[in-house]
Amino acid sequence: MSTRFSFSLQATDGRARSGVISTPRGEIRTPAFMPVGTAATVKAMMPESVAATGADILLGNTYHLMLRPTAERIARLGGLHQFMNWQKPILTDSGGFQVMSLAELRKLTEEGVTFRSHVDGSKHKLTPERSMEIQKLLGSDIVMCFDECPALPADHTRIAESMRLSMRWAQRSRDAFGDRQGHALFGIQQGGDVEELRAESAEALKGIEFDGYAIGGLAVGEGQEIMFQVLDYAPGQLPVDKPRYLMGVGKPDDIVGAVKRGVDMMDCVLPSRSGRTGQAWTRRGQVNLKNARHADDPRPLDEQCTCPTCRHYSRAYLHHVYRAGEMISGMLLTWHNLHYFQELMQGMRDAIAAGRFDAWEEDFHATRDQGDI
Ligand SMILES: CNc1nc2c(CC[C@H]3O[C@@H](OC)[C@@H]4OC(C)(C)O[C@@H]43)c3nc(N)[nH]c(=O)c3cc2[nH]1
Ligand SMILES: [Zn+2]
Repeated sequence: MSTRFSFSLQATDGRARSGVISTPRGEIRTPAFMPVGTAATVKAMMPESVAATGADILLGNTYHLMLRPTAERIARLGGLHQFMNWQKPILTDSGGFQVMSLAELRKLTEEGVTFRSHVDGSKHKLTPERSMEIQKLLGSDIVMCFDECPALPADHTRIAESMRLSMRWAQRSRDAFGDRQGHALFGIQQGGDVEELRAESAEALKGIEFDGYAIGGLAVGEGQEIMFQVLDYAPGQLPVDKPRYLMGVGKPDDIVGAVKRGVDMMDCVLPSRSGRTGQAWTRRGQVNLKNARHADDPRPLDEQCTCPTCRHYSRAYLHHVYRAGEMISGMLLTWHNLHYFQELMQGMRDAIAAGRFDAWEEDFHATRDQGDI
């Protein structure tokens, strides 16, 4: 087992690339999709089921876990891997994004952010130093810098000031992270949809030096067209030999477009969240199990899918248990959705390695009927 963190690029096809991130807790095949385990659980899934879908790494979160059950309690209990029974790599987000989107009575200063918990109203403070301390207590393998992510649309001045604050916080995160062998610290590029601000952010982060680089500040309401416009230049502004992580993305066609433009890692709540609302994602598009037309349909969600849901259950059953509000509905649809997202990633990894990404992408778009199927 390697004692260090390293990234090896194995193949490129256009701007798309495939590789392997080695960590002391195991390898991460890229391009990678990371299921979201916000409160120390991938909702509706046992950890062994998450592993069975093909996930090499999952996400935890500073904001949620510092409020409940607290990072100190998780540390006393052996750390997040032990606590949630997941022995593979864990990446934790630094909390800034969630404070701005979830907490109440937030106050942002140069020092950090003070806020009241959305759980019980208690007062808290997050700074780069405290975020590093929390992620160390959790024991996460990949730590994210503490940053500020402005909502789009925003004016040039707001985006510039926010990015420069995040770069000062990136330096403080690096200084507080220290020299943790085998653990990685990722910088987060900001700069909204302004190319020269993105370039300034990338130069600042390269000057500090990180084990990987996230593209932050996207998937915040700008829409796919603007996101792809930014992804036409942002990955290339970052070091070619380090992993590039696009935060919070996305729908299957967002993911394919991001991999095509050089992204190596992504996370999104979509497959798990939509699994709990009766929505299934398949190679032929979305299926809404609420729809009464499934009531007598004996076919599986997807005839070609090898997941347990598609192997053993009919659409009629999935429709019934959703309508009846049974817990197994969220379990079966989440499992299928996570399996499908991982199958998408495996398809792209294989296609890039074989130099046929364009053909694979063409088939991906051709197979997808629009709307409900
Ligand atoms: C959905 N769009 C989106 N998410 C973003 C994130 C958070 C990503 C985290 O939020 C959750 O996804 C909503 C995921 O579950 C947990 C575990 C909470 O962590 C993941 C970001 N995080 C930081 N630090 N900086 C950013 O600029 C940023 C931009 C994002 N855009
Ligand atoms: Zn399936």
